[in-house]
Amino acid sequence: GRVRHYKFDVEYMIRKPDCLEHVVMGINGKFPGPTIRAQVGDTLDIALTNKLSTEGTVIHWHGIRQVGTPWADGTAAISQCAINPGETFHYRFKVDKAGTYFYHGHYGMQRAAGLYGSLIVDLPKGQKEPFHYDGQFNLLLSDLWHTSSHEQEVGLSSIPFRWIGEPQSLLINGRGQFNCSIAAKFINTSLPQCQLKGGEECAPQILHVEPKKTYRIRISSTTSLASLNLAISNHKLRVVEADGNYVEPFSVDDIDIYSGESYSVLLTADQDPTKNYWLSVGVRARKPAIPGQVLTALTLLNYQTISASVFPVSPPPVTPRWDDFDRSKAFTKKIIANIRTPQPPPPPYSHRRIVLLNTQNRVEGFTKWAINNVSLTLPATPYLGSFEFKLNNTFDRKPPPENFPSEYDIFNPPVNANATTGNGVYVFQLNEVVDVILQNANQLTGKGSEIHPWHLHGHDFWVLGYGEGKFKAGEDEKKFNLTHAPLRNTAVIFPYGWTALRFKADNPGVWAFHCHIEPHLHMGMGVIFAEAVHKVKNIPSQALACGLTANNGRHN
Ligand SMILES: O=C1O[C@H]([C@@H](O)CO)C(O)=C1O
Repeated sequence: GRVRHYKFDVEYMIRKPDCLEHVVMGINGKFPGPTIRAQVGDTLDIALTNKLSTEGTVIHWHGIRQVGTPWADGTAAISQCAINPGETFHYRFKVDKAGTYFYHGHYGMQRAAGLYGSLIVDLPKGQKEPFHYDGQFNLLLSDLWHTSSHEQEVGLSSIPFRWIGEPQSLLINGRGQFNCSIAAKFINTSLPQCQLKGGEECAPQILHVEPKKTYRIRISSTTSLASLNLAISNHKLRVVEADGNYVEPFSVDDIDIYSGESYSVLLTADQDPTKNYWLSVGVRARKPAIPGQVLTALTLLNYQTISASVFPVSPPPVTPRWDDFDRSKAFTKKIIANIRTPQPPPPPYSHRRIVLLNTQNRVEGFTKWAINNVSLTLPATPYLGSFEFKLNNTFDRKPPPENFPSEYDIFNPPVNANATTGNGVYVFQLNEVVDVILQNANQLTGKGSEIHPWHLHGHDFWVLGYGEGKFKAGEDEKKFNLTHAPLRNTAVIFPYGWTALRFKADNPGVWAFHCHIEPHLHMGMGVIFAEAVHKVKNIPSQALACGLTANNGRHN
């Protein structure tokens, strides 16, 4: 593979992503950041310069496993020190698997501020995908608030707690139209942002297709909060890839996509070529801020035989009901490993099981999320450096609980909502096979249970199964899918349900495992896995230039 060099300057910029002016984070003057395109086996060398004037930054390469380079994972306080204003940090790592990925900020709530972009890894020349296509598109989906990420962050860590609410706009490749994305308004309105000519910075990017040809549409979601559904009028979508892994192809009218996930779907332009069609992205899984009004982003599928300005005759696809979770589960359960490409099945057994109860809690009056009653707070010294230099006082060396009390009632608000904060880590031996059972529960007050997409750094995991209610040890594992379990890096837990994952601790490093909803992570919804860290070699000193590791761990 070759080495690809990039220079990334991270800065705040004034832009109009949804046709209204906002401050967003950008890279090299671009929002979203530039798309990185590489081939399997390449080494990416990204010199990231922090051009922010008052805060640190890091970038996480979402879905890249960072085999042998855990210090390049881009997680502040975990794999490295946040990069200070004016400083340049070199991320150097190998991309070893073809697929649709993305990158994003992983410090504070910088992803919510717009620090993200696409990362696409192609097969080496001469190698073929297990499916055919004539062209491709890339859609990076995100959500946007009209309050700044700083304002959101302060609200979340205030008493009384101030929730961020639902987004104001959805963006496709950083473009949306505030308040006119609801189909009826899009068609019949006088709002200027709904009357686009096409050259505006917020104008949707149109997908131009030739009749009869097949296109690969890469779709990834870096939303802060929203669970999304994507559909194109009259056209079937054939799902072929999920999180950089080939899946057994299946055709659907629409796909669900949770924050942290990526898919490739094939679309064949086999419909009436004298018409154009809507591509619609709508919010699911959370109650709309305005009852009955589904927040939507739209663009067009244009048959190049006609002008892109020809208005579609049929209305945009209707996003499935937000709380039709049976439908969501039916889609998610269709995703299984591709049978024709060699993908390792999960090891038939695990050495260890960790059950993680997800609850909304209170810590000293603050509203938090906790895992087995511990809400994650990150230490000042990055974990990787603490292990490297055997520092014992930088974080709590007592590992967090591996289960929760059996009498815990997941169907009701917690009897005692008080949790604690913590920064302990789950420690794994090299090649230990670990099962994680993610257990959902009722929210803090009232009746309800939310969706959480969990993302693992440093690995893909096998999704062994999804179930309803409380996981029943000794019984539910009999239903695990050990033959066609899909490999993924993000998996959702459904309301009041559990999700079972298996992974092999074969990548020495310190890895975050967390809810990919940005405010939830900020509120403590994550855990830290440390794997055979003594095997990690050659950590650049630049990664550890802060806290008690600032002087190569020699401090007095
Ligand atoms: O963490 C959250 O807080 C709010 C709500 O539960 C309290 O305002 C919400 O919808 C979340 O997902």
